[in-house]
Amino acid sequence: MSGNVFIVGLGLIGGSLALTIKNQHPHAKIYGYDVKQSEIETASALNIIDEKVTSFHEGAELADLIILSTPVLEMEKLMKQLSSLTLKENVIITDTGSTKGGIMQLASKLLQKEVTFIGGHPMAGSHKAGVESAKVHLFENAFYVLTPQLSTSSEKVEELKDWLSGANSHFLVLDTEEHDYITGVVSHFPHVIAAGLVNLAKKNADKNPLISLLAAGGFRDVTRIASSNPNMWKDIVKQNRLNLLDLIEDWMMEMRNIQNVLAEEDEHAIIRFFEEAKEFRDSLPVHSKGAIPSYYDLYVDVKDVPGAIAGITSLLAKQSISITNLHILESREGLLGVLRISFQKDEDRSKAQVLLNHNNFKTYEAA
Ligand SMILES: NC(=O)c1ccc[n+]([C@@H]2O[C@H](COP(=O)([O-])OP(=O)(O)OC[C@H]3O[C@@H](n4cnc5c(N)ncnc54)[C@H](O)[C@@H]3O)[C@@H](O)[C@H]2O)c1
Ligand SMILES: O=C(O)C(=O)C[C@]1(C(=O)O)C=C[C@@H](O)C=C1
Repeated sequence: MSGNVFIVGLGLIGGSLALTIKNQHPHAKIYGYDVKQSEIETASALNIIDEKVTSFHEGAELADLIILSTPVLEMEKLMKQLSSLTLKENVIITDTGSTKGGIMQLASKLLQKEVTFIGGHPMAGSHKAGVESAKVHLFENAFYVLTPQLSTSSEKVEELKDWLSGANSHFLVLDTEEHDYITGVVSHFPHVIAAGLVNLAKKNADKNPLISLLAAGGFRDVTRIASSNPNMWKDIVKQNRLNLLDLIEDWMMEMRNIQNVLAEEDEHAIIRFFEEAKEFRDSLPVHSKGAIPSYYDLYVDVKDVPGAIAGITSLLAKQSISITNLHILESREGLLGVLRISFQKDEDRSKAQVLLNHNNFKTYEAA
């Protein structure tokens, strides 16, 4: 397909969609805008967008396809602005927001009848933010939910699917409320629990620093998503607040139940609690990709001594193992620090792990 695609919000998701669209439709022209000039410059330097625009208005008025990919409450402000602009007659507007209720309500109230708005939600992502983390394969094999309005023609839905076909996702049309309920259960509430678990560990770690040191595989597996962008999640939980309040009630009942059986030392009930969870978890369909993070992180314990990090990077460089990012997660005097090294490929991470273990570094993988 050819035409002008305007991406608003050049972060992880907007950047990844820009890459998939360009890959599939090389004749399309990708315009990009972000409130942060640095993200526009990075997107342009990485050839993720073809053209920068200086305002939301400028990009919106020349676009055949507009993709809103900012945090969800920002999108609602943008929708209000869209209603006062002169848009192209056949433009399709979509979004990538993790919640659909608010934006679909605005779409039906604000937009003129000629303008097509189809809600969208690619159900894959990462705890990483920003355009430099964008990946062309991020959405591969993942579900991509669409929430068209009742008045939207099936031709327009097909046209949007064509634009997004390079994502190689499975499209699923859902009703808005159903979408917000389901994602509340399987995505939004788990993020609340992950953050709660980490906050609980932090309170205990203030009393005993060994807690951070010993936080092992299980803790890291269930809390990776607690490293997600707080601003984005503030918007999501505010938007899906009613579903989340119900889920918190259910969760408290679940915890009350395990509290009672533990207090009573009821072995059968304790086994049942774990068995039920294991059975359902083991029965979940396995996604070959998409649900798996497209980033390969390795965590390495490092001593708080000068040159420790340089020692690690030069070991990797000598073996020509490329890294994409380095982040010091914790460094306290007298204690081990944790270095997170990100790799483009799982294979590189595995090679690095073998090499570092061989050189007496303690390493662990994230989920
Ligand atoms: N991260 C995920 O795993 C994931 C997955 C699917 C959907 N989503 C949804 O996609 C959207 C984008 O998420 P992301 O992970 O790419 O976030 P991100 O933080 O990586 O990127 C968001 C970008 O939007 C920009 N922005 C904020 N307000 C703006 C405005 N008013 N105008 C223009 N730009 C603005 C920010 O500067 C930032 O660069 C969110 O609505 C999120 O709920 C996220
Ligand atoms: O993999 C992650 O880090 C994610 O949190 C991705 C995730 C999810 O909860 O699965 C997060 C929010 C999106 O709306 C869709 C996907």
